[in-house]
Amino acid sequence: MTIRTSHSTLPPFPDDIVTAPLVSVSLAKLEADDKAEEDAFFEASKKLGFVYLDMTGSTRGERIVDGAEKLHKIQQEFFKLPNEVKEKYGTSMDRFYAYHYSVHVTRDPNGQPLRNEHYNMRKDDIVGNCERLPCPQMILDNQELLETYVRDCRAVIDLMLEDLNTHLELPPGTLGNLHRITERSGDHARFVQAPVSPWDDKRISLGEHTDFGTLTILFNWLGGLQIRHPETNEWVYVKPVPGCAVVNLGDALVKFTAGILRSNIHRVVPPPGQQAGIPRNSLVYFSRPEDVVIMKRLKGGIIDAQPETAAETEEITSHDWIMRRAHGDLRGIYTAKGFEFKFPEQSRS
Ligand SMILES: O=C(O)CCC(=O)C(=O)O
Ligand SMILES: [Fe+2]
Repeated sequence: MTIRTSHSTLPPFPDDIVTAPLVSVSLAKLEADDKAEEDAFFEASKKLGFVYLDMTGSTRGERIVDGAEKLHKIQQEFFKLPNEVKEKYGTSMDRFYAYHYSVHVTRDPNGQPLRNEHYNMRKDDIVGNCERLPCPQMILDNQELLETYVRDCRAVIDLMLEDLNTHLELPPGTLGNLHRITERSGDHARFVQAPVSPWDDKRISLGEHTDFGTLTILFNWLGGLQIRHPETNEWVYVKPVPGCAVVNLGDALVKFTAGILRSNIHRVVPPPGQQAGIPRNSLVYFSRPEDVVIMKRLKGGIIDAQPETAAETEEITSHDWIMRRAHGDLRGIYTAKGFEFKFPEQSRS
């Protein structure tokens, strides 16, 4: 069955540009414990750290795609709110789980600078693990949709963690027990909007990053996401595929596995071809280890055969690691060479 999405209402992604070699992994097959599919997911997690997760044929997957379509419309309404309303939920409320923006040199027809914007919504607020931060009424009005979406994304993440756990030959539940939905963590859902903007080398280069959590589930509708190809080192576009999420691994999994798994560098550039000229949204679910988890290599399974590295012996909790990566003194990216400090002046995921 093909899932109906709004991609077809937008100009097509060009068919003459180089795209990233993401394999497609079927959620329905992972749910059915299909060995070949689990193997394909593990191989891609080592080699590229990015896959398409094909949601078709899975009840949960199709509900996620449907939820993403609804949340896409809601985020467009959210970003239309007056700036002063959005700013009420800005960083003066919470440093991270808040509305963030940076301004462009380009201006809208009213002379206002265009904004790159995102809004982080804490999973613990959405599933009721803590007292909720203030948020716009439109978010409260869509609580049921958001909660279903978050719980479904988390269930998919749990399944993928279980498959990685098996392939890493770790004791059953090792990764899952570091990511229980009932416990406080840095997990969050993010609305993102980028205005129409010309190619800007400096801004683009500042945006290069690796995700620093565990697994990310991403929906986008226009091209613009690029990954650095691990073999050629070229930047290549990830084509949005209707009915599929893009799933990528973050630095936490690299740390836990002493480098067996890969967190690939990526960035967002203006949409290509006929898609240029349209503001671009994405909807991201970031998963992260529970706040109290110590960020270091795990013991057991095939991880024990990985060479010891002198670097990064510091013991730091997931909570502090995330805050330092987001705001503090650990800005950087993971590459084949290890952690590289980068972008001191920049605020990103
Ligand atoms: O917008 C996208 O397609 C990717 C966004 C991303 O990489 C992020 O928010 O970490
Ligand atoms: Fe990212």
